[in-house]
Amino acid sequence: MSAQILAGKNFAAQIKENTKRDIDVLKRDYDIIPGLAVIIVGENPASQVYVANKHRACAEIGIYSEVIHMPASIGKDALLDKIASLNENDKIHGILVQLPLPDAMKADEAEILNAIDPAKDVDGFHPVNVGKLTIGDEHLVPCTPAGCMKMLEMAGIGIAGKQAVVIGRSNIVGKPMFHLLLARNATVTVCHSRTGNLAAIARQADILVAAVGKPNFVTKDMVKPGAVVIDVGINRLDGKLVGDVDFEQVKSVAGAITPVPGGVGLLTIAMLLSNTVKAACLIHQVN
Ligand SMILES: Nc1nc(=O)c2c([nH]1)NC[C@@H]1CN(c3ccc(C(=O)N[C@@H](CCC(=O)O)C(=O)O)cc3)C=[N+]21
Repeated sequence: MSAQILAGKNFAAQIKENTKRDIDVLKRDYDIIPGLAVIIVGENPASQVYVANKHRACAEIGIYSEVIHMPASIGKDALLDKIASLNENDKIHGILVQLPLPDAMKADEAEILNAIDPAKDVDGFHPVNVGKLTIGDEHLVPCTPAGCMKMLEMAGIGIAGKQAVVIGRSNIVGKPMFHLLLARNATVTVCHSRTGNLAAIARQADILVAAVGKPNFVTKDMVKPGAVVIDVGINRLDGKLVGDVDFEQVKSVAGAITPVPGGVGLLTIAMLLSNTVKAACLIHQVN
């Protein structure tokens, strides 16, 4: 028996189609064009590819988008000024600062994310939106975890009453994933680098989410037969893109599994588009 492969392409296409329909209504009935600004600092090649993909996805469905490229040598103050002007810009409903920031600016990350107007925070990284998520207000949810939840929902995979295990506790994936699964009545365990007996805990999962950033970390022995395995990892190994799950091994045990590439990564961008439209609706008090 082999696992059902949860291909991101079809799910992402569906989300984009729904989002485009909302955009068309906003334009036709309210004369509003949703706008996204993506700030990229420095020359990280992977970031440049992601940002170009986001820009293209916006154009495809009718979101106005601006890419603001700043040199790595830019000071924190210049970046904060740029964010302040985007906060005031009526054409812009979503603001995203691509991570990781250059090393020289890493210490300022919290201050920079804090400077984004929470109403325009389409990454869901601002402390106000993080706090809202913890109390069940899911207005602007980080795109990757939101994409994982959307995929489970669209695939008809039930969550309530299930054992869910999240491997990884980052602010952008692991922690929001915990809150989202808990809000849908899963029993959620979060594992991390200091967890003892991680394999035994992972093996209890009906839904296993791997977000550790270590290539092929999840092996067959860590997966309960029939489990749903969601691979959030994006790692480069020998020039190839691989996830956190040893796909070839695990697909023979799992009930369903997301591939890398071609899995939840594709939903990340789709959810960014959806968040931008949500932000535009809220800012203009539509719906
Ligand atoms: N402020 C901020 N927000 C982010 O959401 C953000 C970020 N910074 N920094 C980097 C990570 C990573 N990320 C991905 C987006 C799309 C794919 C994606 O489309 N993946 C495809 C193709 C990947 C490829 O071929 O390179 C796939 O998995 O099939 C992956 C990863 C967003 N991130």
